[in-house]
Amino acid sequence: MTTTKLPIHLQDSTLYRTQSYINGQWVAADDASTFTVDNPSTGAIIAKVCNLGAAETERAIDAANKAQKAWRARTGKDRAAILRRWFDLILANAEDLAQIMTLEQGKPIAESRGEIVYGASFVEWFAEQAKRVTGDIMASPNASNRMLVMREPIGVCAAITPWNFPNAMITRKVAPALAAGCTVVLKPAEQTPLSALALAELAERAGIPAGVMNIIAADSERSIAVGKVLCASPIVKKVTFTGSTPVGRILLQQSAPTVKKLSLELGGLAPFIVFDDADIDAAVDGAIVSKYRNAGQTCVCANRLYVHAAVYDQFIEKLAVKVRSVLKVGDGFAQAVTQGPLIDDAAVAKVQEHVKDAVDKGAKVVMGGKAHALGGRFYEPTILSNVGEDMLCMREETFGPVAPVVKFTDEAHVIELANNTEYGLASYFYSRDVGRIFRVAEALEYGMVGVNTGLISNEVAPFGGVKQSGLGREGSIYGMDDFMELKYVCLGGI
Ligand SMILES: O=CCCCC(=O)O
Repeated sequence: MTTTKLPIHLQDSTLYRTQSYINGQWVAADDASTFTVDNPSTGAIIAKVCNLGAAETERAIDAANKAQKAWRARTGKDRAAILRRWFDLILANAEDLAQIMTLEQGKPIAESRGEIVYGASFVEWFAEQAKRVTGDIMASPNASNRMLVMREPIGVCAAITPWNFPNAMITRKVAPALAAGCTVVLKPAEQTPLSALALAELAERAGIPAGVMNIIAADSERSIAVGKVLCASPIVKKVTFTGSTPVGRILLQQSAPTVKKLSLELGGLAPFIVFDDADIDAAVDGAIVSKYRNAGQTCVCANRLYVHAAVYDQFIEKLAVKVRSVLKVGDGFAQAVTQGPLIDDAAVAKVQEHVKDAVDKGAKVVMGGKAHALGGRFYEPTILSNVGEDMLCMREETFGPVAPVVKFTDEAHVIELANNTEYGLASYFYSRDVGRIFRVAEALEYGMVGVNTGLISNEVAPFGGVKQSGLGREGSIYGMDDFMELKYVCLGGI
């Protein structure tokens, strides 16, 4: 361990890891270099983390490859028991994991506690699913043949995870991979490596064997080199990534020469539609959960709010009242804070650019619209009215606490507007008309549709997008499919 005095009090300070984890060993970078991780609330440096690169990544792949044979040979029941121990340890250390998350990511401590439970739910779910891998016997068209289909682990997997959910996006990828019998090399986001390394410490304690789960932490520059090695390696059979659509496209390109399987959870531009027959109070509550969760830094956050003209003024008024009463901006550790800082200065600049562009094009600031008086990376919860389709906030993910509200009058037209994007991750609408509910849910070109709810994620749900929002599904009974191959066996001469 390279830690000295920790910036927070943990019940178990050994969870505060700054070295990477390869083949069951905690390791520094070959050149002994480190990178700094800061607290987005204060800008203070909270850790110097070992900065690994291409050579260390090759060794991690090699370790994962060597561990693969024995891990896949174990029974699903055996793997399930180990994953279950990991789940129990995550919950037993939930408070420390939440503290580490708020420190490096900035989200309010209540949200971090929620994410630890959410992240653990994937480990529990896939521990259960590990025992339920099945195959098929097909009716053969040839009387003397018998046809079997088996499911087998795909092999060594690379997982590249984002900073906005530093725990749950790891467990949603690693748990199904391990359950399926795959081994993993994980590269967490450079902004939030501490949550990943703490999870690895618990995985080691749970008895996950050396080489089965490896973690490479790296700064932004070396992360590019690490990503290239993972994509180029012929040993790595699959890459699973959550992040932006542009980076997803690069990973697809880099993986083409070795024809890898990819799961991509990419960007979104979620429409949130409120029809005139909706329960407006419920829609306001749903909008707050969907829009301001994690300060708007979530791929499934409502990005564009479309509200029917008949309820537009009422909705905006109620939304503003509620936002004022429930959202308190501040340091994630401070009492009653419900909105933390944005992750970095670039995130603040993007939000400012989107708001300025909207205002320049005629949007009206109902509330917020500027940096918070606390300064730093804090931004005021913002509502914009009089918004038009030509504004940046309607075309690109803002990834911040900005709710642009557009007026509409016609169902078919609002569906057309909602679908008029390359993205297709999450969408939401509020209505009490059962005919409309089916019509609109079927018409929306999205992988996920929330009807009369702003929160759709859990371990049972197939999470994923269509169009340029990604490939594959995570969580759910389908979540292990992406980590397995089908093998067809034909028995002749029967
Ligand atoms: O940015 C994407 C994170 C997904 C959060 C969720 O699972 O709801």
